[in-house]
Amino acid sequence: MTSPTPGPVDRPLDPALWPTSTAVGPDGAVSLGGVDLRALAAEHGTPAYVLDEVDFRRRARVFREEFGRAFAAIGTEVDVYYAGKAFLSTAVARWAAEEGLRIDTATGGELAVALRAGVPGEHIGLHGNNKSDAEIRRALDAGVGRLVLDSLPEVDRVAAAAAAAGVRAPVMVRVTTGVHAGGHEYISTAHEDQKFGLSVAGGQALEALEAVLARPELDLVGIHSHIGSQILDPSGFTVATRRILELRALLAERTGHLVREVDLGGGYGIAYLPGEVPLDPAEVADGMAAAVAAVCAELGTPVPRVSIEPGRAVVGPTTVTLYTVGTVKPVVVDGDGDGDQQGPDGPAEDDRTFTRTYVSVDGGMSDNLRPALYGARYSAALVNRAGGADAVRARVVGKHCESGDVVVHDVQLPADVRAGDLLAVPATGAYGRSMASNYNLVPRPPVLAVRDGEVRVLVRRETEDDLLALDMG
Ligand SMILES: Cc1ncc(COP(=O)(O)O)c(C=O)c1O
Ligand SMILES: N[C@@H](CCCC[NH3+])C(=O)O
Repeated sequence: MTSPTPGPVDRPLDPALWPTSTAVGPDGAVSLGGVDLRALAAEHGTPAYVLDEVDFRRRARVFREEFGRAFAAIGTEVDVYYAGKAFLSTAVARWAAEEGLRIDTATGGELAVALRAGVPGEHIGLHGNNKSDAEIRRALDAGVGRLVLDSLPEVDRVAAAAAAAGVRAPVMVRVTTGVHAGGHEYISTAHEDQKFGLSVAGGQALEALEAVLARPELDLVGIHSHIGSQILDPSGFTVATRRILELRALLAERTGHLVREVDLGGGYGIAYLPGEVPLDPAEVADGMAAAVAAVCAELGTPVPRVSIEPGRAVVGPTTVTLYTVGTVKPVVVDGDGDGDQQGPDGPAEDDRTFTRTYVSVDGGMSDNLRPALYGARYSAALVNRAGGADAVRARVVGKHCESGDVVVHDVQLPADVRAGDLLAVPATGAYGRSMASNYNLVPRPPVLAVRDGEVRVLVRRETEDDLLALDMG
């Protein structure tokens, strides 16, 4: 049996992945926001999402300032809507609002949290490909700044709801530009085979825009495009920008109505693994502004007001999930799956047998669904002590009854990792708690904000009583 030489332990902590306040003490223990994670775990238990408030505010500000700067340079203004689907609580909505952001919601639940936070209705947008009548009514009652229409029937439904409420509903029309982005890839297609938006190439987008203009109960605020998520190659934004500005010009030519705003969506990618390079908001802002200016000049149309909807890039890197290690199990892996038979050319010809150390933690796919759902990769580090210098090739797994319940697929951890240690997985702020479940009746972890040495509970830990309270016998 051969054992691949383990690489170095995955420390020091890559600043692209960890919250800005991350610090390693002389004893190797890690603190966030001035809070020693050992003390936090002792007081609040694990698993827990630990969110760096100052980092969240900073990232929100960076989007507002960099996009504001880039679009001011082309003579227009930009509104940044924080996409609450990534993670929303009343405190987070308030922080976003205090940093000058608005809030993008996708359901009645997200809308309720934004309103409870005191965000003014006109600073909230509501999305959804299947909004209920109650959601539409609630959005109108709250005076939201925009409802983003996602289908032709919704034009009539929102118009009827606005008439009933005695208001004029501000609406955008979400269009699909044929650009589908995510990760490094994007493809241009004439026809989008997915549930969101109305096709530009297929003509439904124009049809919906004209239908909106024909309804006096609707105020057409703008055209919306969201091309995907976790985008690391910004070229898709440029293509989408051109297509929606062309659609805007075409609508103006046919109806005389020049739409005043375009929303270029969210999707800004972050780093999950050491060495990954996140999208730089300043660079994307400059690229988008240049594209808007160039296409508008070419089309002879004035530059519109612009909005964007970042979620992941604002909250993702601000948070780590803190776990306690339980069972540690070395497993001999027959890498080539041949039952460890010798090849024809002698021993070890294709022998990749090695030992993988399965490190079980007290959470898993119920607090981070992304590895199981998307094959997403994360990293992890020991945070209660430095650990020995020797490394093992580890896989961090959860406590659920699924072999796909993997938290971190492949990471070098200190060989002396043991039960009772604390492990932290960085970059879990987006789509972690917001997609968490009660699978295996596991209560969902709390979200704890750290700042200036203080811990504040944003979302409390669920209890077994919470779960039992739902069970009506
Ligand atoms: C319409 C819309 N806006 C904004 C977002 C936020 O995306 P991200 O978190 O990737 O920035 C999404 C999700 O992808 C979305 O569907
Ligand atoms: N939930 C996804 C992204 C979906 C974005 C919402 N439109 C993720 O974790 O990456």
